[in-house]
Amino acid sequence: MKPDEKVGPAVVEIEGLWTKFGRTVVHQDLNLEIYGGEILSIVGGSGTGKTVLLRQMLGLERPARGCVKVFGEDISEADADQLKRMRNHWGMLFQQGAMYSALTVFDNIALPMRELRALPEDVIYDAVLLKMNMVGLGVEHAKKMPSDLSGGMIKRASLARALALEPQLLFLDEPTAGLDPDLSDAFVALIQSLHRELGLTVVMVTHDLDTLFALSTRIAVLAEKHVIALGPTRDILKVDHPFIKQFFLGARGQRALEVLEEQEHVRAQEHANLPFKQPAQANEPEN
Ligand SMILES: Nc1ncnc2c1ncn2[C@@H]1O[C@H](COP(=O)(O)OP(=O)(O)OP(=O)(O)O)[C@@H](O)[C@H]1O
Repeated sequence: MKPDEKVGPAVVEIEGLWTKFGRTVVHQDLNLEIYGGEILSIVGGSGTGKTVLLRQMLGLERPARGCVKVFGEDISEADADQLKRMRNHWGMLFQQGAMYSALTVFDNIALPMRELRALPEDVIYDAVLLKMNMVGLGVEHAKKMPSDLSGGMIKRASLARALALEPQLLFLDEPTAGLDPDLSDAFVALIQSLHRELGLTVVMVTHDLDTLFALSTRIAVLAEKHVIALGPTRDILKVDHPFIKQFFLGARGQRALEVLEEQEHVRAQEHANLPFKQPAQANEPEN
């Protein structure tokens, strides 16, 4: 989905959020809406509260004030049972992959389905193989332990587990951290195609500009305890704020921007090269 395409209704609504740890205020009157089908990226300096904001959306932190609604339900008011039910509608990919080291790849991916206690093993078996296939992980890896997998494969297996219950909403915390540039590009392409095919809403925290520019429908910038800028990448780049200038317009930012411009140029070329369709009357013989 491109930033100018129509987005769906709000899937996440954060209103007047305050997060406090003792006397430390992390979020102060923070507002953010995330729409169905978009990839919303959260960026900000170290310690600005990006991970804590994800944890608020996952119901792992409680607001000191304000409310966080996911799929229209106030997550800060939800009890343990409601939270459990709501969590079945989203998937989470943690930074380190967070696979259970004592379980095989197969059992790691099967775990969320088994926890439902409603699906027979043969259905789970087929579903696990399907998810492995979706993320490009060969069936020969099913019986391996996480420690036998490379970093890129761990990410793929973790993504398969995050998709196990066919979520509508996917949270990604630094999805390409620790991957070399080729693996990182391949993982970005995988997220792009899954997003397109499954119509997922994605909320992502990342420091990586290539990942950010390649995937984001909109970017939310966290600074001064709230969202200081929100919009498509091009609009964010125009915002006059010290963090934005330093983050996006340094040498790394320039490189990532060049890649973005190259991608836009290729898309424009592809569009220009589409077969030209003659209007019907143009083919009629002239008198
Ligand atoms: N459980 C906690 N108890 C006390 N303080 C916490 C807790 N969790 C987070 N914090 C503090 O909240 C602030 C925001 O943390 P958070 O991890 O969200 O930052 P971040 O923006 O994700 O940073 P980074 O980019 O470095 O990962 C930090 O000052 C952190 O020390």
